[in-house]
Amino acid sequence: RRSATAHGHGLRLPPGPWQLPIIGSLHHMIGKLPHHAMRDLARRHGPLMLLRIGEVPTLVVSSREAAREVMKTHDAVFATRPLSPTMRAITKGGLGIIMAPYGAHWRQLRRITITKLLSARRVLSFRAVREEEAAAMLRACAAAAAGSRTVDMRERLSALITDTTMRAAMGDRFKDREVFLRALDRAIVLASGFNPADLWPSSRIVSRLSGAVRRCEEIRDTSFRILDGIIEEHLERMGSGGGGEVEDLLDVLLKVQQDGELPIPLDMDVIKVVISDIFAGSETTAPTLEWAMAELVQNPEVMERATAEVRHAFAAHGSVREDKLAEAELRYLPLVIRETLRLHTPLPFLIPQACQEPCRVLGYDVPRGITVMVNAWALGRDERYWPGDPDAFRPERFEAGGGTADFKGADFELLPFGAGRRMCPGMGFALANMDLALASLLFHFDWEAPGDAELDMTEALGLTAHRKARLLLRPILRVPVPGV
Ligand code: HEM
Repeated sequence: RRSATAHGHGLRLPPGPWQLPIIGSLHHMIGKLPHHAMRDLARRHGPLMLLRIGEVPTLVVSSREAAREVMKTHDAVFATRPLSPTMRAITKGGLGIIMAPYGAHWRQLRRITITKLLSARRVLSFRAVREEEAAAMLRACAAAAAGSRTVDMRERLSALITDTTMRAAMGDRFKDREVFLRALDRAIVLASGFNPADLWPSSRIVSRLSGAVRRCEEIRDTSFRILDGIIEEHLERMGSGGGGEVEDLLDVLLKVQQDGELPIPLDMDVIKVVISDIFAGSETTAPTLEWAMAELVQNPEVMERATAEVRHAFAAHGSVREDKLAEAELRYLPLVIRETLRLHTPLPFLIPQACQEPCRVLGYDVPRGITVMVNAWALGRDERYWPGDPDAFRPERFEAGGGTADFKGADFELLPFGAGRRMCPGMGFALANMDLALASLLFHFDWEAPGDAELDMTEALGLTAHRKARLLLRPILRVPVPGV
């Protein structure tokens, strides 16, 4: 506590745990996942806590009131992103939307994203893509059911989301697809880890020894090269007047570029980073679905109710169709998804923000330039907001008489998609994928875990709070899968 105020030159800085030279507060996190360690520290030091992660001063936000101050009251002050050296390398200085500094470039991209790339109408235009990919997943599950085999849910759900995203973003007819996906995965691992280059950004020696920035640049160049080829194909196709049945997101961006009506011309490198952002954003969807299936299998009463609802709604159709999904107005399944996002917030600290000018939050001074992390995972499991059983998977808590909190950015105890001006613009895209996938899996199959042991629900360290153990489940066919 003292060290925080002593360096504050008379400012009233937020309290925090004691720090060591060089490593700062890192020793408080040893042996724990960072969001767990921060929750435990916040219980001692309060909802607004100042730490040093390596040499990076960081403010950790852990209460509903503090989150509201940062994401609503002072939204504009905190609307920029800190750029770590690895992120700077991958995004070529924050060229895309996710890591763009707050300003005219981000505002323009945000407008394009909201109105053209991820609008409700655009999401709807990919309905056939989603249905085809869901059908492919169901066929694989039916084959496993016929052979009494288990399904590796991570592999299946990742394939579903990657293939859907790939087709929506730029079609699937290109070579080097696997190289591109591997490059993206490696970039995410490098930039999301606690790597030395990001912990001590001012040290050239550390940067050189770690090599992470160089590797990120190489990865970016590889994915840029592949994207160059894909862009060329798209331009040729557009030039010859041909196109796919559905306009993909790259088509949309290239058209916006060619229209030439933007105040800031859309550079090709910007387009490449935006397309990569769409993939990075989608990395959150498959882990959420995997958690949802694990929680459902662990909680048979919830599984039974969700399954009964879906089977009742689609009995007459023989399969889940997306247009009927909207008409069916399922009530319970969306709560299952909401409860999954509460307990297993895919980005436990959201995406870091940075303070653009000195500001006062809950009576404390927050200095300019500080990195801000909202511990959304801790908010989602806080006894104060989820009384009685915050760790239990109970979608009923959102029904009449229970809480009404939703994840649309107005309830600061439930923030899986963030809030304020940097809130996730991909929510509709993600929910469309999750609703269809989950409803389809429950409609056609019963699911059980092999063996009697409880599922291991441990989380792994990474960009997203994914399961450590792979989820292997046995499907039992209940309603025939069309075409099988
Ligand atoms: C379960 C799925 C998803 C979750 C939980 C999620 C969560 C988030 C969060 C927490 C943020 C930061 C919000 C903030 O700073 O307040 C974010 C930003 C973003 N997300 Fe998502 N996301 C998901 C899916 C997607 C998908 C599918 C896409 C794209 C197709 C996407 C695209 C983006 C973009 C572009 C941003 C940056 C917005 C900006 O900085 O202005 N997300 N997301």
